Amino acid sequence: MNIAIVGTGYVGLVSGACFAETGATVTCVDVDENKIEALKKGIIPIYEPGLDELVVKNVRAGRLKFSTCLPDIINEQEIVFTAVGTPPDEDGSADLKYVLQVAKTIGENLNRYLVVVTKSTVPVGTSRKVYTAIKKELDKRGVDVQFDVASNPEFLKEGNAIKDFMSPDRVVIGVESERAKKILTKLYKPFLINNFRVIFMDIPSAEMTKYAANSMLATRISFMNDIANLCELVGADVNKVRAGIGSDTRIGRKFLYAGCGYGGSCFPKDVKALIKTADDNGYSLEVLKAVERVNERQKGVMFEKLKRSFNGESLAGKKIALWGLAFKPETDDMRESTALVVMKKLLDEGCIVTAYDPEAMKECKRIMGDSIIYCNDMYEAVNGADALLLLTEWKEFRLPDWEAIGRSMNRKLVLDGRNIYDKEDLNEHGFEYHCIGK
Ligand SMILES: NC(=O)C1=CN([C@@H]2O[C@H](COP(=O)(O)OP(=O)(O)OC[C@H]3O[C@@H](n4cnc5c(N)ncnc54)[C@H](O)[C@@H]3O)[C@@H](O)[C@H]2O)C=CC1
Ligand SMILES: O=C(O)[C@H]1O[C@H](OP(=O)(O)OP(=O)(O)OC[C@H]2O[C@@H](n3ccc(=O)[nH]c3=O)[C@H](O)[C@@H]2O)[C@H](O)[C@@H](O)[C@@H]1O
Repeated sequence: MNIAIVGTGYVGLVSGACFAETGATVTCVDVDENKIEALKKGIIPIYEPGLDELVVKNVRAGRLKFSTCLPDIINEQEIVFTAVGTPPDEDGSADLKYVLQVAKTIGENLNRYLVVVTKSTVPVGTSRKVYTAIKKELDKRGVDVQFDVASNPEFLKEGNAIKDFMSPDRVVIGVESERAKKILTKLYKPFLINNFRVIFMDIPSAEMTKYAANSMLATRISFMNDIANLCELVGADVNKVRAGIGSDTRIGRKFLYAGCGYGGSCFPKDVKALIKTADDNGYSLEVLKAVERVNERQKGVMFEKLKRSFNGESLAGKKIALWGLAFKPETDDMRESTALVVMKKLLDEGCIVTAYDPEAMKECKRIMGDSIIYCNDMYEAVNGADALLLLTEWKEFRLPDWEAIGRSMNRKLVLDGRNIYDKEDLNEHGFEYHCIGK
């Protein structure tokens, strides 16, 4: 089976490598020539565990190829996926210009039947727009070619992307023809032990499912962050509350971790886009609006705690160490990361900021320039520091040498934004310790 994936970002590259694993011949296409040149040389532009090996293996086997020219390869494909970015527009809506650019290119070049699948996260009605854009170009050329559009939103998580893709909880596919359904069933069969995990539906429902899923997950997190803040005020422990409610199978254990706010390229953007879709339709999504507000507030909680630890004293000139910059562990992605908010507040206050992250240092430097001090390891970051703020729960931060840290810090103060440390343990080592929700 020949398939092309247009947009070789996170999703495009992971899907391309995973589809190639099944024996399909996959061409990943991107307009970014540097990225494609690098990929051809085996240089992977993102950090994702297991991705390098998978890409190199499938390139060597001749099943994974890279191109900058969709027109050159389009008529060799059975399926073309669009996995380009859909960044937020100024008003919060999803910007569809890249998706519609790809549709236009398809219409300008298509000469045989094709299934055009949107994998990017797009609002309800986008597949219709894709259909219209392709048809318009075909009509201009006076070409009568059959094609189908379909929606196949992606649910993978960064840091666990290969596993999520290879063994998904479910695959959601919106179709409007039996022909497209048959082709997509064949494509996904190798990933699924039982077919029940492919959920076929109409296209608008598939498009909405993606936003509803991310919004539900974001809602759980903001809900738990709200509860955590209340726990602090009334003397309860959010970790115990989480265990207490998560054991109810109707609630479930996952995505109930309170912390210093959610980030990433998707939750913030998708929550905003769904709110905008609703507003455009004359309906106000009150729950989601609160989810967003709570998250914005939560991103400021670490700074507030720091201020309180210094009894409102000015933080100017204080040296503050940050452990973790990425929006979550196992990624170098800093989009909408809480660290960005914290760094800005600390710099505005006149602090000296030192930082260490196992993978996101380069990305941080690209965004923040030389406004902060980049350290070679976690211990260098805390040297002479007046406080340590843990913002991303990388595994290597879990069991540090507190004795050594205590000796090198100026003040033994730890603020844990992900609740990974034990208060008693830290207190025994002579640290003042604050976390979220207890
Ligand atoms: N990053 C993630 O974990 C997930 C992302 N998604 C969704 O998937 C979509 C893609 O996300 P990412 O992979 O993170 O995007 P990204 O921003 O990392 O990559 C997008 C790529 O598309 C390329 N591109 C733009 N216009 C193009 C065109 N006309 N032709 C060819 N290539 C073009 C860009 O050069 C870029 O390399 C978004 O809609 C996102 O919401 C869905 C699930 C997970
Ligand atoms: O649409 C997308 O792009 C993806 O968005 C999320 O995946 P991702 O953003 O990679 O990361 P998550 O693991 O969901 O974490 C998002 C944020 O929520 C935070 N989080 C997560 C879980 C939790 O219990 N508490 C919490 O604060 C994380 O620290 C992180 O900042 C979804 O989990 C994926 O299913 C979806 O495909």
